[in-house]
Amino acid sequence: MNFREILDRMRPEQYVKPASSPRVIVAAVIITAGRVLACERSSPPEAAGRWEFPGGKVEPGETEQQALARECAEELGVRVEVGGRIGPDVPLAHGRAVLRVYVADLLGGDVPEALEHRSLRWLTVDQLDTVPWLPADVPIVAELPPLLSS
Ligand SMILES: Nc1nc2c([nH]c(=O)n2[C@H]2C[C@H](O)[C@@H](COP(=O)(O)OP(=O)(O)OP(=O)(O)O)O2)c(=O)[nH]1
Repeated sequence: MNFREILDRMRPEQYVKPASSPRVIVAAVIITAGRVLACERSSPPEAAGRWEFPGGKVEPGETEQQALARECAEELGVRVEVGGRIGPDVPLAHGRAVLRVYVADLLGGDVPEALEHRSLRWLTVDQLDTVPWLPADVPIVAELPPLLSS
């Protein structure tokens, strides 16, 4: 049997390499007293000075909620309870990653500190447009006004 005949006998799933699923980046919308926590990136250079929500990559073996709690501890030194999703899945890096955002509540009166960011700000609904968000965050920010006004 030649190579062509072998290929002809195989089902597509046996020879078409499946597209790897996108890497999930989780991030947290933390709201306190009508203000949302925004974080200024310090790196890499092309993202420094842009603003985002705290979070990062989900590591193998972690749930998205566990990853978000870990990232909030590492980046802000706080404990959080992760709640529901907000906004759409936003494609990143030409579809190789996806940004997925959750609402999170601070636990035990913990106060966020900029352990990895250049600075933090608590923004009111009227201040949402006063910082340069990372592009992927724009559709998430668009969902915030009802949450900040209520
Ligand atoms: N954390 C976070 N990352 C975002 C947001 N919006 C957005 O485009 N990103 C991008 C920036 C980065 O390319 C990527 C997250 O990478 P990261 O460097 O923060 O993740 P990480 O903490 O797991 O990093 P590392 O351990 O690999 O250094 O997602 C956002 O709101 N929060």
